[in-house]
Amino acid sequence: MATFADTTFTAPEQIRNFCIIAHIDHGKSTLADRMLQITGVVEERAMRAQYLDRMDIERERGITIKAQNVRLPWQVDGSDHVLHMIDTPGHVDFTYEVSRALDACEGAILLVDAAQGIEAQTLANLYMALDRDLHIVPVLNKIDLPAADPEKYSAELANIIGCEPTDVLRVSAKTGVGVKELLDEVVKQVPAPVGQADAPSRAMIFDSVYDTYRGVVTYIRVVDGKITPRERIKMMSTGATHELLEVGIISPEPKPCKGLGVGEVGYLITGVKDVRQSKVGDTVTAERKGATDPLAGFREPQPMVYSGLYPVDGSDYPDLREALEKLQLNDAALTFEPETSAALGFGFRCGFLGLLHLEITRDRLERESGLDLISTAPNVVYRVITDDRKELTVTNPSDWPVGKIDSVFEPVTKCTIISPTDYIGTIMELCQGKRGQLLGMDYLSEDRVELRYTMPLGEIIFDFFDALKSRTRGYASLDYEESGEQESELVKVDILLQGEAVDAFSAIVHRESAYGYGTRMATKLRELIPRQQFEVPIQAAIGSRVIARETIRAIRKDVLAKCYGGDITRKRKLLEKQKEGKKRMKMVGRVEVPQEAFVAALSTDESSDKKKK
Ligand SMILES: Nc1nc2c(ncn2[C@@H]2O[C@H](COP(=O)(O)OP(=O)(O)OP(=O)(O)O)[C@@H](O)[C@H]2O)c(=O)[nH]1
Repeated sequence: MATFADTTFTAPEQIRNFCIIAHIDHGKSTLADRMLQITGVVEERAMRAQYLDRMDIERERGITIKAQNVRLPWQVDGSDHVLHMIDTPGHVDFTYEVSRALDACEGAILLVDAAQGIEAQTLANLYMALDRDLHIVPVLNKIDLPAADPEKYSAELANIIGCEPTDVLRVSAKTGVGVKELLDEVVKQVPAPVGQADAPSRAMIFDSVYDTYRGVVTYIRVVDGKITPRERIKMMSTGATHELLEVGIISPEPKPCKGLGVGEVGYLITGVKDVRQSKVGDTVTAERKGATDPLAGFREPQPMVYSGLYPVDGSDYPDLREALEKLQLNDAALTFEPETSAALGFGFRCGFLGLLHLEITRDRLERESGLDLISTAPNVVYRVITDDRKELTVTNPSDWPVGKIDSVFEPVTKCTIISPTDYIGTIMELCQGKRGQLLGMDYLSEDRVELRYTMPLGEIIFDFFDALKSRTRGYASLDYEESGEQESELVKVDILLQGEAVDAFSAIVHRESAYGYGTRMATKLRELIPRQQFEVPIQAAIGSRVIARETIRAIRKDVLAKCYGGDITRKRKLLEKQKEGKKRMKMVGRVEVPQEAFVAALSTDESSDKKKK
């Protein structure tokens, strides 16, 4: 078995850098595992025990090896090659990171489930790879499945890529069938990297992760020159310099090496403690005699979606801050700043790349730090021009200007939806309801169609994906990318309890949806807020104009009424119990609102879309 002990500076002609792109669950990780096994990087015996159980191993080793990049030895016709397999994050929120990972490769294996065919993320990733001139190796996976239809889907794939159906390789990542041949084809088809060995060093960061024991581990691909340990390096976007503690390759554990040359992929450890100092897309060079021009394409991750996060129990606020700070060490895209809400108390306004990013973050905070959280309705970033020509960036409904507004701009996206043809009607209806505009429609095969829409991001982030899934019984897949901004008729709807606005419920919506949002919230709150000793009007308003109203009727609740004639200790107990309950109430003006009402009112579970069904 070939090994890499001390191997450094492999000649570029021997190197092949590739990634595997696929729709979720089409078998990327399983194929990666099989490659580790077939190339002998992981022993047969260790394979079963360790590599299929990635989470455990990650925990054990304390370093994320989730195939961020793995170096595999492979011989074709008697000559040795080094394959770097680079993993790409799968989801649309992390598109920028996917694109940087693709930039580190010359080729991509496009993996498609032979029982399902092309899905939205298959296409999104394929277009991104084609944009970067990567060589595409089309592969059908799961050919062992009884439901596999390789004939149909090779034709579909060939049609999209513009190759012959016979060029589409067939594998089973599960059984290993066809994987050796696939590796041979990677060597034959994917071009070797090119770069200038004598030039000042330039390497691109395509991923960086925080490791509790070692600090930030930065994954790089060297483009020109070489990176060697014990030299100081410079991050070109900030000019910050760092000492290099270790340079290495991953095969499959991190192994220190003497350096990385042109076309090589590996990792750096500098001892920095925060991934924001080692940003994806940045160029690394040597501090002395370094390069002057960075590689193209560095972009700061920009939050697209904002939401307030509040602890259900106000005393957890310091813990929430600590948990957010900890998460930020490993997530350069997460931003947060303290905010106070009259209704929810102290919390943080957080910025996310997208809704999935929000959900993952919230989930991790709750799971890893044991916090109970309320998140306010997510909103996108609006550009508002007031009547006196001032321009504001609004990331929070409470920052919406009070005076007259000249115009409002909101971000829009280009969406791709792939679905069986049976659902075209219902998808179109849904998209139109969300202010979508049809850009085009193509048939992938007789019974499957691709629909392209432009749609405001603000409409997608609520419950669009859930609505799409439930209307198509889970068959449709969605992908979207940002695509500039458009002017829209947007208004802020306030929800008032007894004439007082509850900031947590304010939302920025399209003028046409304002009435729907207002009535929905008012009805929900009437059901959720218990009756008080006085009448409580619930109103929805745009500025001072009320657009919906509900009323909670008054009651006089005498908890002791039932205890007539009972003994005094029982009465005391009841009063104590009532006092406990009150602690969990939030006072909005004179109205007592149970914490659960906020949680329930802010959840989108009962959105209008679902109610319709
Ligand atoms: N029958 C069969 N099942 C497979 C094959 N390859 C993968 N699977 C199964 O498909 C499911 C998804 O596989 P993964 O490798 O986790 O897919 P993935 O694309 O990495 O998914 P994410 O990591 O969630 O994006 C798993 O249950 C695998 O066991 C195959 O060749 N045949």
